Amino acid sequence: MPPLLPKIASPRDLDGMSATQLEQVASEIRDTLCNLVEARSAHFASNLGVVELCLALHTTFDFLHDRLIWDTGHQIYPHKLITGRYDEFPSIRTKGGLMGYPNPEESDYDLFVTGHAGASVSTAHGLASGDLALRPHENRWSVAVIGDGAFPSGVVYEALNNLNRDGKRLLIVLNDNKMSICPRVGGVADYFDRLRMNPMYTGLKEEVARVLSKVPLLGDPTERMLAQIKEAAKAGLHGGMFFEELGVRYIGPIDGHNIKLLRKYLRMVKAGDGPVLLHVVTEKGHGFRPAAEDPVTFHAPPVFQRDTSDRDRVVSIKKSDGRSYTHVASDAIHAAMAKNDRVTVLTAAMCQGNKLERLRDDYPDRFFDTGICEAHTVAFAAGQAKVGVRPVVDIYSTFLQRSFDHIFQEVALQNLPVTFTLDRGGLSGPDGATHHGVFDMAYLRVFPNMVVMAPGDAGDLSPMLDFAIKHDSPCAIRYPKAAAIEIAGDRAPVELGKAEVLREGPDGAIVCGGALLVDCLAAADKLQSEQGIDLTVVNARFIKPLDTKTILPIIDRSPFVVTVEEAQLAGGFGSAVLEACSDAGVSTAHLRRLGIPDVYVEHGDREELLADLGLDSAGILKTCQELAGARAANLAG
Ligand SMILES: Cc1ncc(C[n+]2csc(CCOP(=O)(O)OP(=O)(O)O)c2C)c(N)n1
Ligand SMILES: CC(=O)[C@@H](O)[C@H](O)COP(=O)(O)O
Ligand SMILES: [Mg+2]
Repeated sequence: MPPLLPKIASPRDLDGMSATQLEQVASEIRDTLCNLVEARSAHFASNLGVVELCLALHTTFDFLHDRLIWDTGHQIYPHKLITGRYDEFPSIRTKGGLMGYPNPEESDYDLFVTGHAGASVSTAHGLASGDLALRPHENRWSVAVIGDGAFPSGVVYEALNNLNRDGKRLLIVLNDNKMSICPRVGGVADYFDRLRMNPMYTGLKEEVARVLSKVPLLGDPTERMLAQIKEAAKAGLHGGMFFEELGVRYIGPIDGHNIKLLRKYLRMVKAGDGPVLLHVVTEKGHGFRPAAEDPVTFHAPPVFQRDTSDRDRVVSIKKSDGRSYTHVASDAIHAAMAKNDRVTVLTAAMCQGNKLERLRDDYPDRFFDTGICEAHTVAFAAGQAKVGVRPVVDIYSTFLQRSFDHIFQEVALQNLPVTFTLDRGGLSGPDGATHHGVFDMAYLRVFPNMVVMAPGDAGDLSPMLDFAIKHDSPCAIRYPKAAAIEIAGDRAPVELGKAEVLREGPDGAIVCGGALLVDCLAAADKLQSEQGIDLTVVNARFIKPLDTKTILPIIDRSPFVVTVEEAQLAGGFGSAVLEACSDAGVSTAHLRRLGIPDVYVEHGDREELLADLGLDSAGILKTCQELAGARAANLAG
């Protein structure tokens, strides 16, 4: 059979394909996904699981007219492959290449840049509401595809609460594969399990399908059938009463790998009125045995090789051997839990990413996976802290943004001793703009009572955690997605608001807020060995409270100063230094801030991105050389 997928320039090329041809396209999509992950790490099992759903949606709706939102967006690869991006697909997640998430700049089929879970029902509802207001006769449908892992997000319930207004052309497809990144948890997960027990999906499934297959799809009979389904649901034959009570018609669960069945139900929905929730059951990793058997590893696996004689078998998987900041943080939290039985650890569905499996297994009573519910997690931690527990909230910097108001009200305003460990504080790499954790310094240091730390190297992390757990106010520690490098030599103890001066020189100063310290030291070494320019280098450690006693005199006496941070310049560490100088009347005309400018940084390797921004050792060196040169020119002039 000649391949079909390379020729699909748009979903309209799927129209008129036979069931066998669509199955062939599905198989070619899976093969393309496997080929990709043999070259580089990328989201995998979630994409394998939605192939049939993607084909069924695109052959039922026209998403240049109708609207489609893939919640989170990590499962968008099949959609990209059939919406004109097949040729560019191998570039996905590389700098300058396709984004690993929806991107309206790439295609009119992508509506929002997303990467955070849970907002799809709200945005789809907004699209439906806007279309209803502006172009009511065009009858456009808005479709949100949302996973069972994302579904517990609080914002989903805020959306459900509002669907009774303007939800007439809204379809929510619940993609239930029993998995978040790890197995999904919580009462909603249990509810979905109960829904799976209903006759439509178990014993009576075939019978129901047989009866439904006899009902014509268009015209009045469809209406009658929908009415029957609704009545049946109310009678308890079908589940979904929770949704029904909110005015959302619940249909399902149905087999999400059966294209024919999916299309039948989608056509049926399209012929009626919304809001509708179609519960689709899929298998994460479907179609590639190793991924289906171990969807946690294969969520975004390291590069692997398939057996050439058995393509459904992995022969080697390249697991990284080095230690990262994440490992160091996980070990430090483990040690804190071992020492103090009041310490708990909280994750919002990122047990695997945060390397918390050992903590979960060793301290099951003090390990809390809340699901993708960051806002709840923080307020919950506040409750624990109020009664004497010492919670460690271990959340990626970017996802903690969801909790901003709870950090303010429930934690900082009450001055409760909650520790925040913010992983991926800095550029997250191939995930790109949605995942770069670059706003945290700005959004945390504004709160009175809050202590904000950024380890200069991996050796700082564990003492910072010890400090935070003993400290009677909220503390945050943010660290990057990077190898755990330790600076050699004697180190000063971590003390509240104390910076560490690592080298002293009269010719200029670098003041670093965070883990780019190693690059600052490398730049300073090179400047001294090659040009005899001798710099002071400061490891600020505390973004707040800033060690003004140490830092301001250095700024005052140095011929030039560079502040360095892997964070947004607006409101970040360098801004904090400028504020302190201004308050103390210290001149800053000779100070340059290095960090992330007022842009959203794209995806790529962290090292590449840092180099582009002048934040690697070569870039820091260059800035220092410029400032030293300018200073020399001024003196000469
Ligand atoms: C707000 C937020 N928190 C955490 C994540 C990390 N994350 C990405 S995908 C995922 C699991 C999503 O599960 P589900 O929606 O069921 O999709 P599946 O991978 O099972 O298809 C998690 C926790 C995120 N993207 N956004
Ligand atoms: C889709 C999503 O949000 C996660 O899968 C994320 O990509 C994980 O990032 P890390 O690979 O840095 O753990
Ligand atoms: Mg899932």
